[in-house]
Amino acid sequence: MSVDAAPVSELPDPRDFGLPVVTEDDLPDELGTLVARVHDLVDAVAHTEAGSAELAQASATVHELTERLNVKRRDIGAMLERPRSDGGADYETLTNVVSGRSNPAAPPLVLEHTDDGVRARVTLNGTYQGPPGLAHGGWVAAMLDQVLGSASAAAGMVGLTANLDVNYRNPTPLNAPLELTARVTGTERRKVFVSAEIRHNGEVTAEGTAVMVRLDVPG
Ligand SMILES: CCCCCCCCCCCCCC(=O)SCCNC(=O)CCNC(=O)[C@H](O)C(C)(C)COP(=O)(O)OP(=O)(O)OC[C@H]1O[C@@H](n2cnc3c(N)ncnc32)[C@H](O)[C@@H]1OP(=O)(O)O
Repeated sequence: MSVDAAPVSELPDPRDFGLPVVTEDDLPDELGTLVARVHDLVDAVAHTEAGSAELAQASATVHELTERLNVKRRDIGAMLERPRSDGGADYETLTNVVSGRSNPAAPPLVLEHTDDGVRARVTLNGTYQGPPGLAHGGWVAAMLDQVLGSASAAAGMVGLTANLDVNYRNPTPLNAPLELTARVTGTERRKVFVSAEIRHNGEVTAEGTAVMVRLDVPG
């Protein structure tokens, strides 16, 4: 495989794609608390055995909250800019469904850069259930897709997934710590080849490879 799409040192600036950018200072601590509480709320709703009076009251309360929060909505596509230790900036989609800081639907996935790519730690609650007691395969694929994309971005090559292959080696458990790792394995013109795994207790539950196609900055 030829290597003629060398990593660039700077990620493209989302503003060049017309995307709104926010910084961590723009995000009140209370948003993080609300996101965590709504994340727990979804799990509670999915599993509650409360009676009809309690459910009716909860519905009214949630509806009222939804109306209040909808009064001031952020534009779709907002990117969160985070300073890097080398003076550059990292960007992540604020409402990304797998890892977005402001998205209560996202599992609490904590992602960090490693020497050869990225690592993420996450525990999926019962909201992510597919087969009884196990993680849904679509979410397993979604988490792999995310760390594959993040590994490409961490190497300075932001792209879209053109192809994703997933092998489910063992069931991925709920309510148990999972580790995801991903790295770039090669490049060819705009194509970035990446591979990733999910492990529980050191055992691989799923592995994936992807072809990301690097985005060209408009103009
Ligand atoms: C801005 C800062 C943002 C920071 C965010 C960071 C975090 C990001 C984390 C994100 C994580 C979440 C990730 C997500 O959720 S990404 C969301 C899911 N993915 C998409 O929606 C992508 C939809 N597809 C497309 O838009 C286009 O098809 C793309 C852009 C992919 C290519 O269309 P484009 O017109 O641009 O390119 P091209 O056709 O000239 O092809 C170029 C090269 O690619 C090769 N090729 C094409 N297709 C395939 C294929 N299926 N298998 C293998 N190879 C393929 C092709 O042969 C050629 O190779 P070569 O001829 O050079 O050999």
